[in-house]
Amino acid sequence: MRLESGTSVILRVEMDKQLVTFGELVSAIGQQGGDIVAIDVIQPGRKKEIRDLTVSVAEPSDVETLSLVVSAMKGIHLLNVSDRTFLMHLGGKIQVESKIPIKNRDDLSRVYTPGVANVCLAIRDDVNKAFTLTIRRNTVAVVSDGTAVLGLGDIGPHAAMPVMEGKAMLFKEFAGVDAFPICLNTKDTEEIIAIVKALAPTFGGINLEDISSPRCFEIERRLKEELDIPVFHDDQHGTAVVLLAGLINALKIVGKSMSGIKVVVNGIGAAGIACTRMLLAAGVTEIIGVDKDGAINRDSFYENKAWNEYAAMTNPSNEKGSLAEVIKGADVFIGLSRPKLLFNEDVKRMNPDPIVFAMANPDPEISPEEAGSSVRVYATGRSDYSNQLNNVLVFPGIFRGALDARASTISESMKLAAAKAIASIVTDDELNEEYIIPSVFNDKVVPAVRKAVIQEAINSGIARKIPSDFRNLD
Ligand SMILES: NC(=O)c1ccc[n+]([C@@H]2O[C@H](COP(=O)([O-])OP(=O)(O)OC[C@H]3O[C@@H](n4cnc5c(N)ncnc54)[C@H](O)[C@@H]3O)[C@@H](O)[C@H]2O)c1
Ligand SMILES: O=C(O)C[C@H](O)C(=O)O
Ligand SMILES: [Mg+2]
Repeated sequence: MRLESGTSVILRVEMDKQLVTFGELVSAIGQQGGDIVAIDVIQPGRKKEIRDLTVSVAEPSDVETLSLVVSAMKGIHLLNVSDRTFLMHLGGKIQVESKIPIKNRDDLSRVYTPGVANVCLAIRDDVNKAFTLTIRRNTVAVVSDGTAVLGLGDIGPHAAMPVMEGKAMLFKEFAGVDAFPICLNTKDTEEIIAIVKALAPTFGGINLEDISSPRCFEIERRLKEELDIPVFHDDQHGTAVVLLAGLINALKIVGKSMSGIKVVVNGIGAAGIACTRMLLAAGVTEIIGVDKDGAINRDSFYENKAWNEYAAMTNPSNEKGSLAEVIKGADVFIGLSRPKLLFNEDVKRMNPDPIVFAMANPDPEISPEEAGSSVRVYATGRSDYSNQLNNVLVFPGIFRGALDARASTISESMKLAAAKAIASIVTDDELNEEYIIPSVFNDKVVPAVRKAVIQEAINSGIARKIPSDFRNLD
């Protein structure tokens, strides 16, 4: 199931050709489990030569052993070891570029003063023109406070930036949406609401990201109420959409129906609660939520208000106990918590043909090795295993559609339509245990999600503009 190795480093080595051959170096690296994927000659020479070797290894800890072995070789001087992932982050991953060159005074007087003033006045007189005459038409803010970054928890706004820059890249690469990362140095709900509201004139949409629960619910609810542009908490709704898409297809494989399954959701935070709501809307009736203290039930009182509401809408037989206890007889496990919380013996207590969606990032609740052959359909949020259930399949297309239709919000029916659109990309002929969800690189995904979202926005009167490809369609 694993598609590629976990870590890739570049070793810069100086070789004394009289003392060592390149073949000896390659074989020493191979013996340590390193896979050379690229070679660059940096400084050629008859006696000494400097080369960069890009090497993949299974685990980050293998890098140290590999470096020790290589530097101990006679005739080899290990000059530097650089992690390719860190190299990609040098200076950040995105930049702002002008669409028009400024080559002369005439250009200058149009893009800036005095010409720009007339454009400003046109927008002052009709604020809707901001959507045609500024970046607002195509720009989304990716806003985080760094409190629930992937499954890493509260790592703060500075440390959250690489993820938010990454999300901005995904918006651009997959859907042509210009997205800007904004990491806020506050955890205060009211302050976050006020800041995002004040930022709104610049943006056509707000993507909230990695804001921990339960604050994320109030922040999103208020912003949705108070802004007339789409506000979408990706970890809630992007995740719920991709999860439903994956489950629609996984259930076809095992021949079970939404109304007949028992689902255990582990991690009742932003993603866990939104996924549960989506599953209830899709017809699942038996859902048991588990968090740190076990199954969420109606005999307990929770300080987290969201959990009392959760208890009221789930767990029909009011089961109590740990994950290991309530997993018994479950058909589906959905992990939206932390790494390594589910074990092979738990999976063995599930009903036949268990479906396990271990979606914690970067490391899932159960690894494919641990799940082994006990699981019928296995999926994670990662890109290096098959069946990647990640909200990247959702937010680019959802915002592409919402921006193109100038939607005022993203509704439940738009999300449901998006889930069905993603699921339908995998045809019945293609569907199998290792392929329940299209790849992020499948170029049908964004157009299909966009189309479904626009159609739903038009049908429900949320669209404030009919995109040209939707005009005159009967
Ligand atoms: N694959 C995807 O597309 C995707 C999308 C969103 C979130 N996620 C992952 O889901 C996880 C949760 O994200 P979130 O945004 O909901 O964060 P969150 O902080 O809102 O929720 C996390 C929840 O997990 C609970 N938890 C912690 N330890 C636990 C344990 N031992 N047992 C049970 N529950 C435990 C927390 O109490 C909290 O309620 C993260 O790992 C994140 O990477 C994946
Ligand atoms: O960022 C991701 O890869 C998915 C999700 O938004 C998460 O927080 O884990
Ligand atoms: Mg996230």
